[in-house]
Amino acid sequence: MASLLRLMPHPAFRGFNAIRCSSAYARTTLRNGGKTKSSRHSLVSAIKKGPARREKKAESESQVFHYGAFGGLREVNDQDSQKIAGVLAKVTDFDQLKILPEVRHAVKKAISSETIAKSLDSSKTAGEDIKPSPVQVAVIQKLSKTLMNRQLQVHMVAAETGSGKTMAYLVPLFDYLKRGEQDTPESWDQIKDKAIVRSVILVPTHELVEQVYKTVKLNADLLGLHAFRWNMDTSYNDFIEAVKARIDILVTTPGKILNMFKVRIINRPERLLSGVRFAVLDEADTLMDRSWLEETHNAIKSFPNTNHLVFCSATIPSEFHKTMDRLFPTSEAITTPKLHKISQKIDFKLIDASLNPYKGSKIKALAQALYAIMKDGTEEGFEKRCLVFVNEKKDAKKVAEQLSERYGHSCVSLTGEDAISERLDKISAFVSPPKRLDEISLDLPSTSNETIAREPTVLPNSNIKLATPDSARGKKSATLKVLVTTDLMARGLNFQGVRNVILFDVPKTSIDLVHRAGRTGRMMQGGRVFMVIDKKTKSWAKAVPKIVRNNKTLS
Ligand SMILES: Nc1ncnc2c1ncn2[C@@H]1O[C@H](COP(=O)(O)OP(=O)(O)OP(=O)(O)O)[C@@H](O)[C@H]1O
Repeated sequence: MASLLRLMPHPAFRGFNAIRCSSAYARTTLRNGGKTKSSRHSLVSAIKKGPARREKKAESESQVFHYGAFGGLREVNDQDSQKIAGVLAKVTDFDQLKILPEVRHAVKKAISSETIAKSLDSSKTAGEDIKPSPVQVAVIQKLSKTLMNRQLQVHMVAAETGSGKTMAYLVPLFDYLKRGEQDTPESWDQIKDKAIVRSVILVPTHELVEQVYKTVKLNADLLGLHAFRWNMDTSYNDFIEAVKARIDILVTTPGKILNMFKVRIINRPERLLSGVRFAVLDEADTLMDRSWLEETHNAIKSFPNTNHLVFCSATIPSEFHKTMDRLFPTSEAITTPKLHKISQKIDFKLIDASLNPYKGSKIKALAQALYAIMKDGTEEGFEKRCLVFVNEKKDAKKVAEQLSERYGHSCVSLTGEDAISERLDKISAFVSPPKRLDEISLDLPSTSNETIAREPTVLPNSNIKLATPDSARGKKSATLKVLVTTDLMARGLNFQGVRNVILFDVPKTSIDLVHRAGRTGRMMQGGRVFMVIDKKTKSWAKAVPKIVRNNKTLS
């Protein structure tokens, strides 16, 4: 902790005269038996503002659900949301945003080849019907106003899970790099053949290095930019060879940046990194939490000439907000109206393991739910995948073993203890789009144990009602792959087309709930989240399905 306390704002970030995130909305809340009381301070200010304001505040407060004893999410600033809603009502097309034509063309093409959104019109040429998502409109519109200004600009971007945040920060980044080449040809001539890195994207895990790099590379090839990823397989020599020909976008982890300074083979790393003008921290709430902060902050400090520093995340935990206020007091927030809400496209259901026939056995309830999902007739013709989240890493292996050995489910477990190559291998079947059953050889699990009811597939005594159409009965069409994992895999990963998530344990905080549920229902696609509850589960957990249905914000 002592070392954390010593962290001060980066010298380059002090005294920069940008607008601060408003703290007027910072509210101290006292939690008492699940109910929230406003602190004296906010009560006094509410009285000062008079009855009309008080009513408005009460109304907006009722839209917020305080999850558990330590929800952890910062309350959303209503004024910011309303301002953004106004922009979103007017801007609906990439053509309305200030982006270089070649960048606009490339990103639309890249999105159309990668997106999971199914509403695309096949009669149109690639990218023609692609529209920007709300966070893309908000970020591109805001950053484009001062994109090429020379002074440091710090932004904190936050929007709901699966809303297209990667492209939201990539579009301004590509635009910045291409404009740099075109606007000042003399300076470009001087650097184009130099060994430099022009921009960096930092992420917390190697899985995310792979995922983000894939998207970056697709666009970079269309734009003639040099992209490079530095992950666990990359040698220092690979990096040296790549940087000789200029790296326009480097995707890596903070640890890899700091390693450059620890080895002799990389000559003057500070010179290579002095060219970094645009830096992005994806999954910033993780990268700036206690366990990462020192490393991340030191990595940022090695980019002393940055013009743009973008912190991007799906949630703004209160702790993260405080850290940003302390280290980057000039940062401006860009958020969307749906921040900290679970997508209404997600069907959120509870499985009560305390009822018969589970009699308090959560594993039995889970096995039955998986069986029901496998046989429910949805995703017909495709291999189904389901993610199961547990709170503790020690439980992941145990749960997966029980599901495979006792109940015959096709299961793998994954935690931070697995080697990185093993982790990448295990998630590959889940992060890629679903396979057609006629394209894979079927090796069906037996699901032979008598504890799993064969028919019907409705979960008894739970509020899950999964239909079993005739077409699904007895057919070989039912396969289900299950990944049992922890919060490690809940951040940022784009599990393409995974329609089912089961929360085997009730998440401890609203932050965990938002991230885990957000692995499905991405980019407004449908998905189902089942949360297993039992006698020990607190009443607030039972309220979550209603909170999702009523579109309430979590705090
Ligand atoms: N404008 C768009 N139209 C349609 N699909 C899009 C668009 N932009 C991005 N996508 C697709 O949406 C999916 C989710 O995008 P992305 O992974 O960037 O979400 P995210 O907001 O970063 O999620 P998370 O919070 O979980 O990190 C991807 O498959 C991506 O290709």
